[in-house]
Amino acid sequence: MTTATTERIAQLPQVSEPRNPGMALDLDWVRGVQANTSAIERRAATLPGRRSVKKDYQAAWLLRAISCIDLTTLSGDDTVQRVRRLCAKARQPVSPEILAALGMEGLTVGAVCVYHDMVAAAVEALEGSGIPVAAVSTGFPAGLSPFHLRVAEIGESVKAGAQEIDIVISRRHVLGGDWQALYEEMRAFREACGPAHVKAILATGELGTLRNVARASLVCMMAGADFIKTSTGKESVNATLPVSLVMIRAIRDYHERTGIRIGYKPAGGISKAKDALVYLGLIKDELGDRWLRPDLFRFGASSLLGDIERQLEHHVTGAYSAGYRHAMG
Ligand SMILES: O=C[C@H](O)COP(=O)(O)O
Repeated sequence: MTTATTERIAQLPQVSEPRNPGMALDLDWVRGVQANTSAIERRAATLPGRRSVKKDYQAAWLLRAISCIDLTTLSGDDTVQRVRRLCAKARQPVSPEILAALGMEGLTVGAVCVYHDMVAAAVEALEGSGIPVAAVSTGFPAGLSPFHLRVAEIGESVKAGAQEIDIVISRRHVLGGDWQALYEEMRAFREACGPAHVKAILATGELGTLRNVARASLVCMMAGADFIKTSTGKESVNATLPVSLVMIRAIRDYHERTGIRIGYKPAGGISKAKDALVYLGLIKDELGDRWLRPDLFRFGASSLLGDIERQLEHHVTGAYSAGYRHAMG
């Protein structure tokens, strides 16, 4: 790959973005939000076939995708050893030989995402790397534990060193149209996070309609979410393109009205390099290049990295390696 291509697409200088301070709940704005489901589904259906980048450009965009991965393990059988292996992978997501052949060095993923009990192990394993640990929180994945415990859980994870907190909202507030309750819940979660950035997981597969997804996105942003995230990965339907269009457009509206940029994290079921490219194309089209950086875009994924690695290896060597060689991530 030419170094110029890598530098332009895959290697990015740091830029800093002000945090979302939130705003008062504007119910007129929330209730005025609509979502034309058939138009959204039609547009989403055109996306996978539309944009296709090739060769060096594809490899550079895949490197960019890696820098935006929240490398995730959220299993009941997680162990400290597994988390350490994941963190080693987070530090060096692609083999040094492949990376050198692509004209790049120092690539890491965006964050490592774990349950609270694994935060300390991840923080220790990532020390000195600059890679943040994200903790799923607030009774993840259902969010049905007592409210004070959900708030306290956030504090515990921040104390243990998590720099990002992925909270789950109460779906019943959305399903009942209780926007005030959703706003207050999100506000409290944001406050409990302190300096840690907060991602609001909407669990869109459980919200019933795209209009609910749009309204819930807006309310969470008004209440101070730094990111909005589709799913826990545990719903029966997780990240989809229609849901992404709705959430991304809510982010665009919020930016147009407030000047504040909110991040986006599709999560759950994204496991193929070609899907990652579709998401990056969608973000580029709807929000622009500024959003294609890890401070404003993440993939929540446990197995996407393995497929991207295989594609990069193929790009460099002309051959595919077996999937088991990329078992982690
Ligand atoms: O937030 C991340 C998701 O839980 C990961 O889901 P996945 O295992 O389907 O990639």
